[in-house]
Amino acid sequence: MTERDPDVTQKSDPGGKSGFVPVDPFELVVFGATGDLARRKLLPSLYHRFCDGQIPENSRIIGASRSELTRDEFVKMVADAYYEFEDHPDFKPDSFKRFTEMLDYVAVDVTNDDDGWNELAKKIGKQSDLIRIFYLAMPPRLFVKIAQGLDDAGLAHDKSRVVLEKPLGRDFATADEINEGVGRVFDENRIYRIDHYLGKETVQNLMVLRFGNILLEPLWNSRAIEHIELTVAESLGVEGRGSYYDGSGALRDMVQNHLLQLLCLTTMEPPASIDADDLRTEKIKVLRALQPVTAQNVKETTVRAQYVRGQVEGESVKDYLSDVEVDESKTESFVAIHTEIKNWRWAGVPIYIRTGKRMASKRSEIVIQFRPVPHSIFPETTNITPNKLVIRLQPDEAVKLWMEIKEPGAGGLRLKTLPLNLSYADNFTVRYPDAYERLLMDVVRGNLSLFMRRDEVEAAWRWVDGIIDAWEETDQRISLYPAGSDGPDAAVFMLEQLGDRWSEH
Ligand SMILES: NC(=O)C1=CN([C@@H]2O[C@H](COP(=O)(O)OP(=O)(O)OC[C@H]3O[C@@H](n4cnc5c(N)ncnc54)[C@H](OP(=O)(O)O)[C@@H]3O)[C@@H](O)[C@H]2O)C=CC1
Ligand SMILES: O=C1O[C@H](COP(=O)(O)O)[C@@H](O)[C@H](O)[C@H]1O
Repeated sequence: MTERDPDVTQKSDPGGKSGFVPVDPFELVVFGATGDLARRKLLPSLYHRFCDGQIPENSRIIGASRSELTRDEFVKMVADAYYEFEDHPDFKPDSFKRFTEMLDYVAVDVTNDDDGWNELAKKIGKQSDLIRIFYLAMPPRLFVKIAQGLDDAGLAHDKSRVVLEKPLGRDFATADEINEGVGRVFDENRIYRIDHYLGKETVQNLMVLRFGNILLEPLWNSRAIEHIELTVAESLGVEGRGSYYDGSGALRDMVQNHLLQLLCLTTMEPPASIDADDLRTEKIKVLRALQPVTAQNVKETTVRAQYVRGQVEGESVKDYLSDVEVDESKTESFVAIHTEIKNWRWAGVPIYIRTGKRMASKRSEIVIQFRPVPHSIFPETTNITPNKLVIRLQPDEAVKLWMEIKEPGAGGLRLKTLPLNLSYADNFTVRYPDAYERLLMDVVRGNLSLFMRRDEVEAAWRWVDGIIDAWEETDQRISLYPAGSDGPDAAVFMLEQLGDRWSEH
């Protein structure tokens, strides 16, 4: 299987240096254009790329959703969304007007064979030389239906691409159905399975940190590393997505995709290149080597929990059940997992993963805890603090290497732990593009490197399905944690049992 898009006319540019090199003109249909994701992320991202001169003005962006909107109403919705979701010091009315000239809208209920599809067919396809992209920002249960609708309407020619939002299904079986169904219309190398974490600056920096420096690789293994911790904590709650979230939970919403992708980039073998195939081949080896969670080990290796009311950043907030508007639920808004990668590099190194909503603050970071030195020669410090590498993904993007240093003074040799700090804010003044800006332009460029291959998504689901099955089989209890905390005591206890603890802010 080749992972190269045969129509790529521009060099892929994963390094980002030519982030502002114009892409070829394209026509993009955003299914779900009135939805939260499109309004909050996709349409503002396209506008930013347009402002930076990356999108040629003969490109077209067509919104498609159920709502009956005129083109003018859609344009107004995009403008309102921009004001609502973006700080806009650089808002330029003239460029916004030129941007909106590319916009159009079609009302289509994708579950009906109604005029919507014909209307859509009329709006696109006149210029067949344009790159054609269908972005499915819709519930995944509709993906196959849309692919089929596009095929029936003669819109999915062999030069078009489709972008699938996450989560791809809710387990291996549904992901497989989607992959099969969409695969009947689009070849694998035209399917862009998005995980917006891969578009984040600091996530891409992970690869640069690991493979652009000689220092780390000799230490990047079980001989030098004691454990690895991945935390994605959110202070926000379910934010109006209660019905989706309660059917999903933190494991499906965050771990199956974002956290496992972070884990792959942190622990994979050096790929031969950053081309899609090379990268994805290394990532899937990690997923396949993950220790399965079973009914026998699930209690010691996982914690699932829900928030109760509390204070987040000084504000009183409601409990999970009120947020999702149900009386009872076993859906987790927090999950912690202890796992291991069973291969030569990592066997024996505990991997701790945790993510949750309504935690004390927004914080995503990867902590590499190194082993202690084998012996202290300093009589005044017998317990030397082991080195620690903290890769802060958001906010306050930074890489900190905690080292031992001599405390100044004439009285003996006292050690102090201080960080070598590579802070983004201290070193760069440029605006960091939103992850979606990068990924949308990669779709146009035909660069699949930062998108997930079918086998990757399926391997991730197999592992996650194991956890869900084990929870059900053992009826594992849901712990509780106050909103605004670092999660439930059970997660602290899980690590204490192993002689470890979660790193602090
Ligand atoms: N929101 C987010 O932050 C994130 C979302 N995602 C994923 O993106 C996708 C969209 O999420 P989100 O924007 O939050 O969802 P919303 O519920 O906010 O929006 C859903 C969109 O789908 C449209 N739609 C639903 N059913 C139909 C139908 N039968 N025919 C045509 N259009 C339909 C709606 O149109 P209308 O309103 O006109 O009826 C609306 O535009 C999901 O897969 C989600 O998991 C992924 C990461 C983050
Ligand atoms: O995909 C999702 O991600 C967001 C968190 O993304 P971030 O870029 O703000 O870290 C999460 O809130 C949402 O529930 C999930 O669907």
